[in-house]
Amino acid sequence: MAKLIPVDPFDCVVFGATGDLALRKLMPALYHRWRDGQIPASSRIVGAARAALSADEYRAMAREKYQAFFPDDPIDEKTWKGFAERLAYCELDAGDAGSNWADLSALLDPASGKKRMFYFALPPSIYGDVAANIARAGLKTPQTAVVLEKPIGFDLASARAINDAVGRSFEERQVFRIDHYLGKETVQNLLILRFANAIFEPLWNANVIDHVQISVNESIGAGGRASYYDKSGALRDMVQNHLMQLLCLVAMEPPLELAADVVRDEKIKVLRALRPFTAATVKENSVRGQYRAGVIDGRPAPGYEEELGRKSDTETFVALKAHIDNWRWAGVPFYLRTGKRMSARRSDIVIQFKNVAHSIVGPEAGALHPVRLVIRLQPDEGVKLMLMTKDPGPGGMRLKYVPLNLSYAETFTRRYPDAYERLLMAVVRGDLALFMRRDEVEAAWAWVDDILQAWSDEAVKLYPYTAGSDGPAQSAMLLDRDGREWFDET
Ligand SMILES: NC(=O)C1=CN([C@@H]2O[C@H](COP(=O)(O)OP(=O)(O)OC[C@H]3O[C@@H](n4cnc5c(N)ncnc54)[C@H](OP(=O)(O)O)[C@@H]3O)[C@@H](O)[C@H]2O)C=CC1
Ligand SMILES: O=C1O[C@H](COP(=O)(O)O)[C@@H](O)[C@H](O)[C@H]1O
Repeated sequence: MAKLIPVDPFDCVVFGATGDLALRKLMPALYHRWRDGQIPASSRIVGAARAALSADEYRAMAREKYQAFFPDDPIDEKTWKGFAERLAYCELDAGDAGSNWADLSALLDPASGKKRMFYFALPPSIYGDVAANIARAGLKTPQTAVVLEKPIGFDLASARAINDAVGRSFEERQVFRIDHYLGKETVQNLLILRFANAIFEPLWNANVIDHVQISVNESIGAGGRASYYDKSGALRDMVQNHLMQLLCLVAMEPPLELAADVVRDEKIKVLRALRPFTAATVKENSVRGQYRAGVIDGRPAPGYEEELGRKSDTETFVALKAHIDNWRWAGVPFYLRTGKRMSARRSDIVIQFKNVAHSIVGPEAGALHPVRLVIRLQPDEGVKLMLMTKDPGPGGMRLKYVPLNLSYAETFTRRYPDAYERLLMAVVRGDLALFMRRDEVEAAWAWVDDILQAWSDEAVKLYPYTAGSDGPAQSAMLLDRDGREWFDET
């Protein structure tokens, strides 16, 4: 067992405790940290929502959902009992100042020095009111953190309004804006890979790199979240946050250290250097798609409009060709792609290097491929360096393209915390490095707003794709026009 980073005892309130996020991700994450012995015994966890439930009913709900979401991870009775003893429930309308705030207060430790975390697993439209209500109810201490889920807003204006509203009650150092991709093991490893290995940094620039691909493909559809998703679409739901954060980590300058503002200062420079999309450039550099009925893993999958129950112009797929206008990345395209109901759940960052300037072997030796560094975020986490080698044997100088392969499953056998487990503990430690600062969120929205505006001005088409495919054909064409192709190897 790896050494655990100790955390101080804390009180954690999860608003929206009966919702999907709380029951599928947050309660299991807290249970896992308890099971691993990282949560001190004097900590308290309070689920809060409007439903009238007793604490026992809520514990039963959390347990039942845990079993449903983790069928291969049977609950250990003694461990669950210890966790459940720390878990309480408060019936509360968090958006209403007149609600049962006194009841919530009674469930919290009055010691003002204890860490306090309020997690907003709520509709973002009420974040400002909830923050004000916490303060008004006297629950804010200097040790308090508020954790805001994405999406922070719907566009730049609404993001600013939310940030302003929360900022009236809490200082920026107390606001933890979650992007759960920043908590993923392989995403964090990207920093170590880049900055703890001397071989990469000298090559990490436009002199040697041909292009970068960032793909986050999902096999699930919008499903039960279709009514939320339809107001959002793939650009707002995935690109504005997860893909842009990944892009920042790939493209930023080396930070001096991993201190929060040092890393965030480097990320914001990347966001500000992103070339804006305009009406003149948007058609050539972006693709919108929406899935139609198809087959995934041998099973029929409905189309998006069937799931939603009505016609829709919302994109469930987006591909973009982006440019970072700075010295390091001049002329290097960053191709971003994300979609639902794709052929497989697969997220990769691919750094494709330029091909050799001259081949020392003739065409009979086989195709000469460029070196690729492939960082697989999920599933099958790993890092592959795809290289040319000589195919061994009597066939003379035959070329073979093979991976140097670091598979997490084979190399690291112990279970490691998932993104939410890691991020929740980072909140308790007060480590903001893995959370988005206000200016980052707003800079990302400013870039996305330009794309949305250009899509609307130019009436950019929505191309259909079959569920279980790799997106619309236009996505392949986006790269094909540049003599490139998506890396879609499993
Ligand atoms: N689900 C996911 O995988 C992800 C979700 N998110 C974000 O997390 C947030 C929650 O999402 P999700 O759990 O899916 O949403 P759900 O609709 O499943 O749950 C929302 C929760 O909020 C509660 N709620 C709504 N209004 C209030 C209120 N005024 N006061 C107190 N509680 C309230 C609801 O319970 P009740 O009505 O009983 O009060 C319910 O518990 C959203 O911002 C979403 O965008 C972000 C990333 C992933
Ligand atoms: O934030 C979101 O992320 C999920 C994908 O997360 P992952 O960790 O399973 O890759 C996505 O399905 C959802 O639409 C989006 O809101």
